[in-house]
Formats: sequence, C-alpha cells, structure tokens
Amino acid sequence: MSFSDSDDEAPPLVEAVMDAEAGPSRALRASARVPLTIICGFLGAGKSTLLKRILTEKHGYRIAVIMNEFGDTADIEAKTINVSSADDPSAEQTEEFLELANGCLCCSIKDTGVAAIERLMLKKGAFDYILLETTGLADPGPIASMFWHNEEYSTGLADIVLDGVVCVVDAVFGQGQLEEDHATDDDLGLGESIRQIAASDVILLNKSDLVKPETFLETERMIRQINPAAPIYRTVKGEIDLQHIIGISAFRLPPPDVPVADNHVHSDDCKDAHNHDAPPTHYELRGISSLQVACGVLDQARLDRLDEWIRTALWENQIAGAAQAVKILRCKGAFTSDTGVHYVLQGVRSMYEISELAGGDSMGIPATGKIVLIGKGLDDTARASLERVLL
Ligand SMILES: Nc1nc2c(ncn2[C@@H]2O[C@H](COP(=O)(O)OP(=O)(O)OP(=O)(O)O)[C@@H](O)[C@H]2O)c(=O)[nH]1
Repeated sequence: MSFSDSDDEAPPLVEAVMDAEAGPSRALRASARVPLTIICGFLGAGKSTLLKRILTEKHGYRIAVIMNEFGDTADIEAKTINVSSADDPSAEQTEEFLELANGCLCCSIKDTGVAAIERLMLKKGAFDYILLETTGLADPGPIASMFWHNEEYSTGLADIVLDGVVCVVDAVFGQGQLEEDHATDDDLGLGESIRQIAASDVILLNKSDLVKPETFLETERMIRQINPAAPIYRTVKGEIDLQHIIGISAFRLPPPDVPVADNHVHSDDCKDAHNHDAPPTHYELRGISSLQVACGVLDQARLDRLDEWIRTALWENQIAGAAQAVKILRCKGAFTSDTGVHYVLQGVRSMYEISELAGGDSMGIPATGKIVLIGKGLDDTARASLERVLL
C-alpha cells in the first residue's frame, strides 16, 4: 500500500510485507502480475536499437515490447496476430502484434494509453514481461506513477507490476542535451532530458564506441548530479546483459549502492587521479538537485519523524526550517529499525511507500541506511533538516 496526498489520513509507517524471493528469475516466476519496465531516453539515443536487439536475440525471455512503431524491425520473421476487441472495433487499426521467433511479442501501438495496454493484457499468458518504450519527449514520472499504483484500474492494467525505469542517454550528445535542456513544464521548470534522468532506476550511456573517456566522465558527472542513485552502464548499440535492466524490482528492493565518491563509473580506462574520499552529499544542475543522507539504526520516534518529514516535503512542498519550497520528483531509501526491521522507501512525485522487507530480500542491506531525494530546492538547509530528523 502507498501514501499519496489524496489520502485523508496518514496510514501507519509500516505498510507492506514483501515476499522473501529475490533476483530476476525468481521475481518473474513469483508473481502472477506481469512486470513492466519503462524505457525512456533522449531523441535518437538508441531506444529502438536496444529494443530491436531484445526482439532478435535468443535470451529465453518471452517479452512483450510495446513500441510506437515497428520501423525497420518489420522485416523480423514473424507471425502477425490480429487483436480486435468488441468494445473497440478500431483496435485493429491502432495496434499490431508480431509473435517473434525468439518468443518475444512485439506490439506496435500508436497510443500507449491505458486502453491500449489493457488490450495487450488480453494476450496475457503469451509473455512474461513487458517493455514499454516511451517517446523521446516523454516524462516517465507520471507514466511510472500510473503503473506503480494501478489498483483502481480494472483487471488488465492491475495485472501489471512496475519493475523499473531505464533511461538511454546518448554518450555523444547527452552532455549538450542536458546543458541545453529547456523547460517544457511550467510547474517544474525542467526539460525532458533532466526529468527522464531524475525518474530513472538504471541509465544506459549508449554509443560508447563514439566518445573519448573524458566525454564519458563529464556526461556521467552530469547524470550523477541529477540522479546519484541509478547505476550507469556504458553500452554500444544497446548491448547489455538483460538482468541489469529487467527483473530489477527497483520499486521493491533497496536502491543499489552506486559509487558516488568520484561522481563517475569506474572502469579500466579510468586511471586518472581523483578524490575517492568524502563523497559529496548535494548536487545541483539547472535548478534540480539531489540529496543523499546516510542514517544509522532508527528507533520508532525517528521512524515517525522521518515519515512526517517525507510527507510534508512531498505533499506540502515544505521542509522544516527551510524558507524555500521544495518539489520532489523521486525519492528512494533503505533503513533499519532498532527492532531489526529493514525498510525500503520509494517515491514518485507526491506518491510514496515505505515497505517492510522480509528475510530473503534483506540479505544485501548495508548496516548504514540512506535516503536519496531528487528534486528542486533540495539545498544544504534541506539536508540539515533531514539530518536533524534522523539524528
Ligand atoms: N555508433 C553507434 N550508433 C548507434 C548506437 N546505438 C544506436 N545507434 C544509431 O543511432 C541512431 C538512432 O538510434 P535509435 O535506436 O533509432 O534511437 P531512438 O532513441 O530510438 O530514436 P528516437 O525514437 O528518434 O528518439 C541509429 O542510426 C542507430 O543505428 C551505438 O551504440 N553506436
């Protein structure tokens, strides 16, 4: 269960007890609900290339890929499946399904709205997983919210569980795109490339074959400024082990430990001297900031105070002791109570959830907890305020 600012009363802090199974294959089998990954990314960054690879390679997964158009994947050896619905006779014209040789189901739909997804779910059983490619201009935040808390929808959409959001960034043009990102949203004053990175659980820095190491480092530094909690993988033509992008349970498991000390991904070609000590705790790029605060074991009073702090920040856009308003796009965290219970915090916009982890899932949890917030107005005053709550 989750909290949102439309709830009348704040529910108690501990909400959901998760099942003990973990790991991609188990996660796929464990749930009758079909996991869904949102793939977003800058225009021309390589989203279709990634999906084409997934649709043509032998990987053993039966994935339904929802694409805006088939484009040059139409020549894939496939059997067209007609899907029509008595409720919507026009469905045949708006959607096309291809059953592919590798077990994938490719679904081309012009409209990725609720009705189209519901119609895909009529074919439930033909696939175990859904990948949804958004357009280059999409803000994945609201799309993620829709799939994250979908209980109010009828059977179909409610049979989907959000696994994570993956962002494909162009290693060649990503830096320029971020620098030139113009606000398209009056409310947030942020352009889509920044919002896409902020909303993501995994980032693929694609077209790695075309850039020099220093370009990588600078782009990675900028991405880290916006989102310090998402692992970054360098890819060529979307070449990546699928386990890094599907079945990650990003909305269920603690955020992974991403190296933040030097603001970039470690690799063999990185032999430059840089400071590995004193990880920064606050970043800012074009008005969006991220904040990472560590915490020890929390007693009930601190857990209650933390819940209230998050609620006030997400629902009222206020932080105790801070003059300026905040706007939080994404929050994540993992922490432990003095009774030994592990919790995971997840939030998208004003919705958040604090879930209790059961035995199996809590194996990899470090002793130190952490809270990561991404949004506007998250300055040093905000950090000090959160630290006071956790002290
Ligand atoms: N050299 C190189 N080219 C790539 C790589 N990935 C994709 N491309 C090329 O980049 C171009 C754009 O790739 P797409 O996969 O169409 O990008 P997209 O994000 O789907 O594009 P939009 O749907 O227009 O936003 C194509 O010509 C690809 O062949 C890569 O890793 N290296």
